[in-house]
Amino acid sequence: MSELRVGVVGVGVMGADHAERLVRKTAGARLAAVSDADQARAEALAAGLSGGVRVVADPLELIAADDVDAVILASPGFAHAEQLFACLEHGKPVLCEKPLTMDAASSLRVVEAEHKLGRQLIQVGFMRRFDPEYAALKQLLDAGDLGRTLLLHNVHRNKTSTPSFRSEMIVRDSMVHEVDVTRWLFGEEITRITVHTPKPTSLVADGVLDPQLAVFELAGGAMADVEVFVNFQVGYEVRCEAVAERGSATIGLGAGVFTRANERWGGAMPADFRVRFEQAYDIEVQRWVDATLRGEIDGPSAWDGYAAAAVCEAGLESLSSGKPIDVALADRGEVFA
Ligand SMILES: NC(=O)c1ccc[n+]([C@@H]2O[C@H](COP(=O)([O-])OP(=O)(O)OC[C@H]3O[C@@H](n4cnc5c(N)ncnc54)[C@H](O)[C@@H]3O)[C@@H](O)[C@H]2O)c1
Ligand SMILES: O[C@H]1[C@H](O)[C@@H](O)[C@H](O)[C@@H](O)[C@H]1O
Repeated sequence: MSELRVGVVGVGVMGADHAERLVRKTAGARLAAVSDADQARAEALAAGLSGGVRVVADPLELIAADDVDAVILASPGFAHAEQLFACLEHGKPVLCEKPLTMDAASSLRVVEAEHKLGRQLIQVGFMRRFDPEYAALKQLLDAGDLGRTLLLHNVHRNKTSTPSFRSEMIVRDSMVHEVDVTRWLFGEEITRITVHTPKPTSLVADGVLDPQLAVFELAGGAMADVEVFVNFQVGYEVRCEAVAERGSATIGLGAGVFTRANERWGGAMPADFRVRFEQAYDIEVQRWVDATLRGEIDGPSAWDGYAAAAVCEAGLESLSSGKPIDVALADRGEVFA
């Protein structure tokens, strides 16, 4: 196979971005078909893209189609489980946007179904692993010159969120990125999570607990904290500082020019994740296409999606009880036995 024919399911904000990426920037791939619960949206997107993109009304029909070799799932999280099982059933490699599924039990069923199949078909859209700044931070920490990493401080701010973005989504849809980068940077599982809810901003609906402050405890004893604030008003900001025995390293201080003058410093801020992580999404999709053409996966696996779901599920329990909650993770050795 020299060209990967990709179908995109869900063409809202993220799916439309990926569809355009496939058409304009990705080598070795062709956007073959799109599908969305809102068919008019899929048709409008296809009409604006060159190359005869087919619109398929039923997402499950797109996944089964003979002219689709691989799938990008950018439907909402609640639709992922059924669509992932369909991808496994039809043997289609899939890049599934986070979250893998809505809870740990259904994510584990996905991991088990893929394992039963005997080959890895699922990659999860934890794109920060492909961001050059995060990759450089990982390389620096792994090199060991700073000694052992002890702490990670994370800040994750969105300019605004939609009115439907409830407290639970701040954990499951936003904080899940810090869950993944923390597991990845340390190379360890998160064993306990506490989600604190400070005074909420008055700029969202009553009852929405925004911002949130979480503490993750890792298997080896290190800790990470994260502030997630999805209605920050100012712009999109993702920062991460790793504190090690002999130094610290910070990423996300701002793309582009930072000025320091007259006792002030500053620069521009991106409006949202598509701008801040454009390079990461480009690299993620290109590496997914290249690996899929080789019959491999080259990124966060279904297990990574499941582990993140298990932490977020404990996080939701902590969000409602205010107490630290131990993460119940299946025994990896037993699952893959
Ligand atoms: N990696 C990232 O940084 C990032 C950024 C944004 C969104 N996401 C993820 O991408 C996914 C989509 O998010 P979004 O912001 O684009 O949402 P969105 O609401 O803008 O788009 C979702 C689209 O899916 C369609 N849809 C709804 N149910 C469907 C179904 N059953 N089958 C097919 N399509 C269906 C909707 O009509 C809509 O067009 C989510 O999983 C989200 O968490 C990831
Ligand atoms: O779905 C989006 C996406 O995952 C972004 O990367 C994150 O910053 C947002 O908080 C979330 O709502």
